[in-house]
Amino acid sequence: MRNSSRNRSIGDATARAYRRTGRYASGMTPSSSAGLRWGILATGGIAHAFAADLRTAGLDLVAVGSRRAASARSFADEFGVSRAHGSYEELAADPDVDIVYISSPHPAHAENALLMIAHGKHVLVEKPFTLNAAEAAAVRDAAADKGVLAMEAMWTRYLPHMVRIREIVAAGTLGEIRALTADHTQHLSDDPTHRLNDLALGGGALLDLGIYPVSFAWDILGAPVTVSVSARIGETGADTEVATVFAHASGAVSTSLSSSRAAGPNTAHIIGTDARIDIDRVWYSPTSFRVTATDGTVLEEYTSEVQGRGMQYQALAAEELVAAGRTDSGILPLEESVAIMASLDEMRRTIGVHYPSEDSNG
Ligand SMILES: NC(=O)C1=CN([C@@H]2O[C@H](COP(=O)(O)OP(=O)(O)OC[C@H]3O[C@@H](n4cnc5c(N)ncnc54)[C@H](OP(=O)(O)O)[C@@H]3O)[C@@H](O)[C@H]2O)C=CC1
Ligand SMILES: O=C1OC[C@@H](O)[C@H](O)[C@H]1O
Repeated sequence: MRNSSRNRSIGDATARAYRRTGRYASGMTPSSSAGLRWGILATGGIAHAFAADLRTAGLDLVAVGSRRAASARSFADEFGVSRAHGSYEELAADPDVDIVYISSPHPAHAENALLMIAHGKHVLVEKPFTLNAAEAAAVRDAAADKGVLAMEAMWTRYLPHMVRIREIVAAGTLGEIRALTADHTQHLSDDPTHRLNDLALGGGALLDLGIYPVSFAWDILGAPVTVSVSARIGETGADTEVATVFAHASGAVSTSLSSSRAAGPNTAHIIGTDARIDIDRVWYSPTSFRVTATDGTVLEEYTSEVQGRGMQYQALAAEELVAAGRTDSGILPLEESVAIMASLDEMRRTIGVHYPSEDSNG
């Protein structure tokens, strides 16, 4: 079982606010904020959701960059953003941007993050952090050289219910954790040109969806010591269903399922010798959970009061980290993002999923 000795100091002020109330207050004000000026790179689906959540949290979104000036303009108009840049390079050169949220498709994450880091900007990079471990290490090293914050936008880890779950686990309420299971299964597009299916855009269920339960297992149980994986490969060569089985150093086992073509329960469960936690659907976004003792007694019922989609919590954590002069998240350290990418690389080798852009660096 993961223990409390691991450095969890990020956002520790934020985490203390959670601890006092079991959740953030509706205002979600971080106890220390750097007052960062945010830029958004790319204007796709998730960029819209993130911009809305930045607004919900009252954070300062000042610029957007797109490959096309018209997209940047329209996004800027929609969210009242003052500066619309018609290229990522222009966004990088904007001296009045402190931190950039990278929301391009996975194969572009490393290149886009490196561009921003080279201009001295902090980066919050969408999941998966990069396409593979080599790219993740390059971003980690560049951020360290420049002394800027680089953080994987695995937003789930920053959500109030996950903060509370880590506290319950650390307190030993579950006894010895023996098993964990979670799924991320959705019926999404079968269009071969959609980024989920196109290998040139990093297509595949594992990197897009499976990364959530995989990262969750690492969060609660630490790095796996053995990894097994099976997959169904779709028409384009991208994985559509993936099942993983991990064994962890404590002796616990964990399983995950991901699918981009079939919608499952999207629940998660942590099972210990004294009690279990059942996280309701959709477990990786703001939701409720119960802690139930082995004899059936309900020890805790947690309900979520998050406003918006919940992506603001990772942004609030970034604000706190920068305010504290930190360049790495204690909730998801860069070293762990790199190690998770390495494990995903190994799983992809096993199931035979290779991305064209890896021909030179992979
Ligand atoms: N945290 C979460 O819940 C979610 C995270 N994600 C992650 O966010 C990233 C983006 O996903 P999503 O927003 O769904 O993707 P979209 O396809 O909706 O948007 C991606 C954007 O990236 C830019 N882009 C840069 N290069 C390319 C390219 N070669 N082809 C297409 N678009 C390109 C475009 O913006 P422009 O034209 O403005 O430059 C485009 O709009 C993924 O890595 C994904 O894993 C996605 C969904 C949910
Ligand atoms: O991160 C994600 O979570 C929600 C999914 O719908 C999306 O494809 C994925 O990128």
